[in-house]
Amino acid sequence: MTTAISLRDLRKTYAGNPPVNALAGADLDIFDNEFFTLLGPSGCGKTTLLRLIAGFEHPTSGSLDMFGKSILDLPPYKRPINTVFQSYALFPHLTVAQNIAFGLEMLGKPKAEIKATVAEMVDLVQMTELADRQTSQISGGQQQRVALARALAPKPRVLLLDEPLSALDFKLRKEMQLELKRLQTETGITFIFVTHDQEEALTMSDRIAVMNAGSIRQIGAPRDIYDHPAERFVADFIGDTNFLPAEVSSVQDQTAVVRLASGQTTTALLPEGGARAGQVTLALRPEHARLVAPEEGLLTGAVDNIVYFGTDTHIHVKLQDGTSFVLRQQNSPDAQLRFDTGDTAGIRFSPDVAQVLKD
Ligand SMILES: Nc1ncnc2c1ncn2[C@@H]1O[C@H](COP(=O)(O)OP(=O)(O)OP(=O)(O)O)[C@@H](O)[C@H]1O
Repeated sequence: MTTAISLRDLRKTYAGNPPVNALAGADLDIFDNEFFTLLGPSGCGKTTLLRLIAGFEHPTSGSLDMFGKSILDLPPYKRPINTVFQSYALFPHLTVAQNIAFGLEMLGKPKAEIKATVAEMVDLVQMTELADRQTSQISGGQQQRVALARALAPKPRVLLLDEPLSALDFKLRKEMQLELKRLQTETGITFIFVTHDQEEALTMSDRIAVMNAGSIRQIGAPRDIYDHPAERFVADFIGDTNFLPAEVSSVQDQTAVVRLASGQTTTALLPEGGARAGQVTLALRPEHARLVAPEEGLLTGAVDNIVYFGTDTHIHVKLQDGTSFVLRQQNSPDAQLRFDTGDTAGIRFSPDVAQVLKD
């Protein structure tokens, strides 16, 4: 796999009193033709990292390579990178086609080439019929498509997208998620997408980097990150998680035999590079556990609350140590819930489903 963007110990400190460590030493390789997402809460440094790659900011230290060569000395316009901003920044008095052509004209491309590229781009984003309409007279979703077409028109090697869907309503957002993924696959351009929306990241990305407080906490495919969060922050930020205290009794390869607070034992997966001993915390997704008779449970407790959500039901169980455990059961005509509020129930989960956290 060819590496498109490579960072080593990349840091950005904004001057001030006190100074802000917006990026505290990031190491990352983003592959060519990858849909890569930077995911994290507000203020974690996602935009700073994107601006460093684009060249709008200069790092305090570290290296930043593109296809094996440093780009630190290149101004933004000389980097084969383009950006789609949250505000689409279209010219309202120009037509869809003129907006798409604008950047190509600035680059001094020949007229015939501009015409052909604009035709190709309006077709790519399915806006051919509206090509001659002013962008002040099209919907928000259509403006988003024009902004994308304009950014893709110069055929950058890498496209940066800073929360481009955040202004759209829920339904349109879902539609555009699929559309963005299609555009990335069709053009083969590396997309680096910034979002704080975990569902958006999980549905679109080939890989995700989860960030917190200026550092990259975990990098992996959506399923890896969701099923095997390495630490409490990642487990908590993405999806719902039960955290269970446990004690490691023995370790073999990537799994550990753990004793739960109930005294029962099971096996759990160890985090990458981390053989753990003694007291640990396990993360377990609500849909990975099921209710069983009390004597069959790895844990037992009293059913506290049952909440119906249409597609699934959430069952809250108060464990013997007083903590709350949530299970999620998918609803179907065959799935019968055999427990009522107040019942004592057992909770079971398969071996190697719980994840031992690093912290
Ligand atoms: N020009 C600047 N000067 C000083 N501090 C800054 C500057 N730009 C960003 N910061 C700070 O750096 C940190 C990271 O900001 P950044 O915009 O990269 O976060 P983010 O993850 O993109 O957040 P959001 O999701 O809210 O856009 C924040 O604490 C922010 O206040």
